[in-house]
Amino acid sequence: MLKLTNISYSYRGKKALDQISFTLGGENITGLIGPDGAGKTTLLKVIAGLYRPESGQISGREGFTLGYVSQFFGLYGEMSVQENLHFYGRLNGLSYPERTQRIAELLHWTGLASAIDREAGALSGGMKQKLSIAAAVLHRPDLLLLDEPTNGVDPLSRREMWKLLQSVAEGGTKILASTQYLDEAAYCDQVMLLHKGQLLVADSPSRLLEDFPFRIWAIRDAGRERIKWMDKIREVVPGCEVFSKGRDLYILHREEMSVQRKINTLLSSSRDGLALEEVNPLYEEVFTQRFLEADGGKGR
Ligand SMILES: Nc1ncnc2c1ncn2[C@@H]1O[C@H](COP(=O)(O)OP(=O)(O)OP(=O)(O)O)[C@@H](O)[C@H]1O
Repeated sequence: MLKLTNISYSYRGKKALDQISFTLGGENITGLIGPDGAGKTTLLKVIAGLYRPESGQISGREGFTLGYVSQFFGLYGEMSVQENLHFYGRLNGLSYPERTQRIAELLHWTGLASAIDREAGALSGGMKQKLSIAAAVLHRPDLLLLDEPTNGVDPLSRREMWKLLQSVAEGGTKILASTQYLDEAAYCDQVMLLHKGQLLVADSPSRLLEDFPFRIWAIRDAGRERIKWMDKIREVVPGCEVFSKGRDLYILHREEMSVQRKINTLLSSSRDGLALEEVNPLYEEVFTQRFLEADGGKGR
């Protein structure tokens, strides 16, 4: 277990991490979720030991092994997939037979077996990322740190990437992966929400959904009059939040029955044939709400 206590870090006087405390190593997959500039990269670098925190402690480092995959491709572009893996295996002190066995296993997990002789620099973005992961877990570290492994990856490959991370976790390596895609919480056992250098919450994703204090309603296909409806709803339900996604309108409110009744009355007064339905919150809404609250305001 790695225990961080009150970790802070600044770049030339500007705080990037502010009193972060948590313990890593209990959960299989932890997602470090936050918008651009939240401090994810900085936190991963502090945990990896690349940056020295200006204050706070990290305990449990002794005998605890790490792997780290940065946002940038750090392997040798002119060497083949296989050569890269043997090279990193040697660096990590694995004997030739150990390397050969482990590399075969990782090639299978990553689906890179058909590319063993290809130059690493010529692989697709997704394959490079998988090769970086394979190289980082050759020595079976206790914890693998990944900095936005799905950044810029298409949705289908993103799912594949998380499947790969799940196999890595099943192999005994815990994962801490950062992401700015809020929906990727679904792949994690634990989620840490980072916002402007502060850890807002660390909990299981299902609990974060359950604890969401708002109820959400949708009006499907609200048509061209969306803006008019948004204003009218705000008028009849003071304190609600209304926003549109595509052609649909969403309404958030802490309270239930009276909201539903008021909006239904409003909708029935028009001939647009619009209907109100309650929907389950998505991670996107739950986390956005947390970020907005942390900013001290509401309003989307
Ligand atoms: N080398 C640097 N010098 C000065 N400020 C920096 C430096 N690196 C990061 N910062 C600032 O520190 C804060 C946290 O940055 P960090 O890169 O850790 O965030 P992030 O959540 O990883 O975002 P991103 O998704 O953009 O990488 C940001 O305000 C950023 O502008």
